[in-house]
Amino acid sequence: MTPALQAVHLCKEFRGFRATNDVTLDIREGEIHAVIGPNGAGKTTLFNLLSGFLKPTSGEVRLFGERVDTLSPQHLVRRGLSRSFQISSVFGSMTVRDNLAVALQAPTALPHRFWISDRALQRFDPRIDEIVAQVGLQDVQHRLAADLSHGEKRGLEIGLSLTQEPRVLLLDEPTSGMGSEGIERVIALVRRVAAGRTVVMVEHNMSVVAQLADRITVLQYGQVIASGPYEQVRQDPAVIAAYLGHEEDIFAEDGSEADIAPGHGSRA
Ligand SMILES: Nc1ncnc2c1ncn2[C@@H]1O[C@H](COP(=O)(O)OP(=O)(O)OP(=O)(O)O)[C@@H](O)[C@H]1O
Repeated sequence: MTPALQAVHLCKEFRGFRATNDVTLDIREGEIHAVIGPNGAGKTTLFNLLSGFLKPTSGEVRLFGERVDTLSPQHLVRRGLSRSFQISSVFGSMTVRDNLAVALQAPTALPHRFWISDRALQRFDPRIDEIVAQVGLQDVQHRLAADLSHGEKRGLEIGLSLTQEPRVLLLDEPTSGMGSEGIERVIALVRRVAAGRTVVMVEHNMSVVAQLADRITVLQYGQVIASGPYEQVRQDPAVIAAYLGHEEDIFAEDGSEADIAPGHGSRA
């Protein structure tokens, strides 16, 4: 089967420095795929390349078999790939529902105005109901976004991405900055939104990765050093060496000390 998303010999240089170095990677349709690696390994750069925010120095990105690395992020959204950012794109002074309504009306013929009539926006109500349920925000759907908890806000950000009906959803550190309650909430949320679509996520919390990811790709110095299911990757000598000094914590059996962000030291 054609992979949902592919990197093919992907390279990105910044003034001669290869942040992404010959990355070849297949994301299978319908899977949750985690990209992990020590700080500075090139995860964000790879995400920027996959989502059209950076153009590769060489190599290709393919979405459902078609080359897309020449397309803008907006064009990629239209092809079915969306990215949810850590940085909030939420309007704090609007309710959860109104945030979703604005996002839903954006690609339609309705004029881009904040004084759109309630009647015009009502047509989005059924879809808003669905998204609110998917991201678990029923109880706070009439609350101002500014008053949401950290975890609820993350839910709304992912909900905003869902308004674009992505077939492939890229999540950038979905649990960052969260306590255990928020993390549990996001794990459940990612499971729900992954139903019927492909999810790729950068995630530092290994316990989250273990619970969610069907497969994992490990980056170091811009290169793929391992790829496969969690149990296989956690025993890979190259991966253990990449996280040297941290391995017991990173791949803790009970996930108790699994939140890691080790530095990678200097390049050999
Ligand atoms: N615009 C840029 N110009 C120059 N160097 C860059 C640029 N963006 C990233 N880099 C370098 O590329 C390398 C990979 O960075 P990147 O942010 O992709 O890593 P990362 O794995 O996401 O790190 P972290 O876990 O700390 O977020 C780093 O050495 C970084 O300094």
